[in-house]
Amino acid sequence: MDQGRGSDAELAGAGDSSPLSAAWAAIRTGLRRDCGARTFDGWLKPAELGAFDPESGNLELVMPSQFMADWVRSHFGERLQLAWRTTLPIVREVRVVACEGGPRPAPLLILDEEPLPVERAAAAAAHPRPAFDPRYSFGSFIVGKANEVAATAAKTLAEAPTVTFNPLFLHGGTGRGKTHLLHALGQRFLELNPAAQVVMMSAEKFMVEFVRAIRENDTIGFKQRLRSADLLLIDDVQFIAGKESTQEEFFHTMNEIINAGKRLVITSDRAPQDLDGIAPRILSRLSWGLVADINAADLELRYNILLAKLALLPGISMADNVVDFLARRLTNSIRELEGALNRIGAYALMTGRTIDLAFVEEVLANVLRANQRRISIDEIQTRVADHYCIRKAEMVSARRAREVARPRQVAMYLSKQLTPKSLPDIGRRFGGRDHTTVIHAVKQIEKLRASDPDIDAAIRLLTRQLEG
Ligand SMILES: Nc1ncnc2c1ncn2[C@@H]1O[C@H](COP(=O)(O)OP(=O)(O)OP(=O)(O)O)[C@@H](O)[C@H]1O
Repeated sequence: MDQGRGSDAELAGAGDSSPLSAAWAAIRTGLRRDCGARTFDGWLKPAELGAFDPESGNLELVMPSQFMADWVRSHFGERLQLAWRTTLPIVREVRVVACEGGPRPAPLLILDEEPLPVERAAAAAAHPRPAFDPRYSFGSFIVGKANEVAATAAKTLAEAPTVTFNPLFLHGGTGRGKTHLLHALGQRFLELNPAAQVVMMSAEKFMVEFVRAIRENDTIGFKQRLRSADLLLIDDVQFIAGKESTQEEFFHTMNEIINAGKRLVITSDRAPQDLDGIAPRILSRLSWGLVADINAADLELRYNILLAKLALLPGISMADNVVDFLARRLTNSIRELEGALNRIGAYALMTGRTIDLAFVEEVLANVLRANQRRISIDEIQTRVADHYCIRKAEMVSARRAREVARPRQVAMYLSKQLTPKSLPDIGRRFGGRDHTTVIHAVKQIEKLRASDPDIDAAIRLLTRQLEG
């Protein structure tokens, strides 16, 4: 939304009655109670609400000086983050900044862990718990056909007393829930094994720490830290493609963890066979375990995820037709779905408007354009012909026998529903028929859908398949 920045700024500075201000007031009261009046008055009281970006959910808290910003960030960062997320879930990341205009500090809390500063490397040896995101649990992970193998495997690896497959390799395109499952698995494992050592790091961090360990002559410390883990979680392994010495170390780490009966989980944005630049011995080690993919969510899963996420946004309600509209139109990734919901929620809260289709189309104009359906008439003809076991050529033939005429009408109907093509265009694509034939087909199928459950079910199925 192009006017977004302008209105976002307004939203951020919204008056005392805005949900942001109300949440901030509640959070401040809680902080004062928990931290004591002295600490609160000295450090936290001067913090002011800054810009809020509804799209990303990033909120700035502004301190009067860089020094105070650094102090508040390091002492209260996580607490502030958690307080905001639980009080107003549309806020996803809190950044403490100084109003002096100095260089922007780093984000307050990076959930997938940043390389540790050198002086904290020693502390890392003592196994700090990974910064798991409490929202990423098995309970909040909605299971559907696209992810059921991955979800079941993750749960099994977290809960089973002994491991039957190892490593677990989860792969899938961006925003499909790999990191969510990784966090859920880690948290569940720790719940069941509170004394266990769990290490989670991105493959990038693995490399950074490994290189630093070499530079600082501390490779033994590095190895010990990883290899003493009872559960090692490595995110985004594709990052080490082409990085040979890192892969060498990674291979040894894998082996030791697996041979010691400890658990290893690896995620990647692609399947092992597509991981160019990863050593064959690593790939073959992966295939000893369980490789589970997370496919693109189908309509039903998108719908269920929306309902679940909606339930987590207090004060936001959405009619069924709006949820259905979003599930049908936002097909790229769950992250996109979630972003859209947060954006709608934020704008609805700020403007007090009802969330209906017009509102959603306005707020998500750009996202919806980017997701525009690209179903072609050709695809529809292929699917329908397959479904009714007739030759695709019958779609354009002149034959009027019922066994080909009805499927042809179904295909015309779906072309009208699922593509932006005009009636004359559709007619032309069905063997040069007139637009009145298309109108007749559409009416006929509409009538049949109301009276014949088989036709209705077939159309629903075909629509689902075509929409992915
Ligand atoms: N099945 C699901 N149920 C509930 N939430 C989901 C599901 N799948 C994905 N999500 C949500 O979608 C968002 C993106 O998921 P996640 O970060 O785990 O994706 P990813 O596959 O790790 O992506 P990337 O490869 O880009 O890191 C998260 O907020 C996550 O909670």
